[in-house]
Amino acid sequence: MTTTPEQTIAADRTVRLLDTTLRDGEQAPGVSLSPDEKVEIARGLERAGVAVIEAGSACTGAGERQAISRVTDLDLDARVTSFCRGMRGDVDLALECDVDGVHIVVPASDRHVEGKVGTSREDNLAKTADLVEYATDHDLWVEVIGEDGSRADLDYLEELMGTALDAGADRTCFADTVGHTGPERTAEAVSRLAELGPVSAHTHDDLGLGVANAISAVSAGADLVHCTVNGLGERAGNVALEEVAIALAHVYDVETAELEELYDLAQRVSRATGVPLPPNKAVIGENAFTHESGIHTDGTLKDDKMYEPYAPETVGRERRLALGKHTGRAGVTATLEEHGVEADDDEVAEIATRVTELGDRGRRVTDADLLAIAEDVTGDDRERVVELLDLNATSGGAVPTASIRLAVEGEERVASGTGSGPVDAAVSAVREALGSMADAELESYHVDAVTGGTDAVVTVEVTMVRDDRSVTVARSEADITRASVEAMVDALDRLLGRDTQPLAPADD
Ligand SMILES: CC(=O)SCCNC(=O)CCNC(=O)[C@H](O)C(C)(C)COP(=O)(O)OP(=O)(O)OC[C@H]1O[C@@H](n2cnc3c(N)ncnc32)[C@H](O)[C@@H]1OP(=O)(O)O
Repeated sequence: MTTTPEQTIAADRTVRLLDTTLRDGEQAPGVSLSPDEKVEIARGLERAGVAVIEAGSACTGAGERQAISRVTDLDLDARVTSFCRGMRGDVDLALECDVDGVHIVVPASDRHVEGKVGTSREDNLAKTADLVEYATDHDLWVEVIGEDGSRADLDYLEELMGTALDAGADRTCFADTVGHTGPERTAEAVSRLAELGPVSAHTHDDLGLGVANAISAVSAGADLVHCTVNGLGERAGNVALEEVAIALAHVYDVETAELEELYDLAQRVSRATGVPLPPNKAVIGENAFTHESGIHTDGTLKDDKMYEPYAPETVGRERRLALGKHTGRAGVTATLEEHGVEADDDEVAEIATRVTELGDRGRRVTDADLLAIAEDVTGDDRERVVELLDLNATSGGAVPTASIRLAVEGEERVASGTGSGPVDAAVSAVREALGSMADAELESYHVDAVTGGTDAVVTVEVTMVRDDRSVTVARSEADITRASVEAMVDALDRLLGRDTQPLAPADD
């Protein structure tokens, strides 16, 4: 915690999160979640301790209502809600899903009142009061969101939200629907609404101000922050749950979520939505706790707080050292130690120079690259444990099959396998040939097309883990199956190479 005296959010403030990944997050173009995926994400959100889960928009259709009902059936501690437009029919559809509450979204700016919904300010007030009464009469928890609130006349927004509270709404929400405003106007609007009753904040990231506006809203009195996992959402996205949670915890000492659940949640949402985690994003990005440059690596090895604002374990992650153009001797020494390789000071300096040279050529430097360089520099010629001799894979028939020939400690082994595709089939053949020697977890598998056309060279990068030791290998080939198998076999070779116990035979 880094609080300074002028800060406006006291550590004893109660602030909760409303997650709308299943509603606003799903509105991101191309994203559609099945009922099972919504259930899995809702469970993750519950573990992360969010107060409200907006499970969808019941008005969207029967499939969406089924998905929302599956979430309400979970009987979570979190309140489960549905989005509703300003119409009774939408509230009725939400009631069909047995939700705990609704977000009634009513137009707030003149653009939305007149241009979109085609009504007048007066009519909008009357309709809002009627809808809130209708929803509360049905025992629903009600939040009224003034859509496009940041572009609304603030006097009218205040009148509209006051009307909603007078009619019985539990809370109102200031919505920067198009991510148009900044912290000052957010604070002004929220502080006016907070005078009327409990108020939430709904911010978007079109200007990259999503977190700043959410924090500003909290400092002005908001006690519920709308957000989505990984910042998914319309256009540039909603404010990211993980960013709000860590910012409030780290800067203000205000706890809103089980922080150690955040990375797991991010990965689940990424898998379900097919939206990859950007490498450079706070909390969730691959690079968030990875150090490559020599000065940072050296500093981090001396004191792990040197170049990190908080420990990666806080958000369920681990620190990683990477190799590349900017690597220095400290990083090389640490990585070699991890792999049990000894080198003297001169050798380490030479290895570091060659790693930098490899990086200069635009290459990402993997563990396997480092180990090969180290062998060359130290003259430690290692016998390979496993080597790929031959590979045949077919995907034309009903069942993709592959056969493989490996040299294992000098002996030839042949095996075949089937799988969901040629890569999967070839990997099962490798596992078949190696038996328990292949007992290593495939931690990650990435494919990148190096060139753009159908004749592209692909680079496959795998990370495999055995007995707490991990090795990353990259292989580039025109054939994706060959690149995958070579990378995997090389990784296993590296992992097995350091095993001290005798290698087990294939049929063990
Ligand atoms: C800021 C936000 O995130 S808003 C939420 C966006 N979410 C969604 O759009 C949910 C997914 N949407 C849908 O499934 C569909 O759009 C539906 C089922 C809601 C409506 O479908 P349709 O009836 O075909 O209408 P369509 O999508 O073309 O237009 C939206 C209608 O909602 C009306 N509407 C929009 N906002 C509101 C509001 N706050 N209150 C009342 N009516 C509204 C529009 O005026 C328009 O009505 P009109 O056709 O009478 O002009």
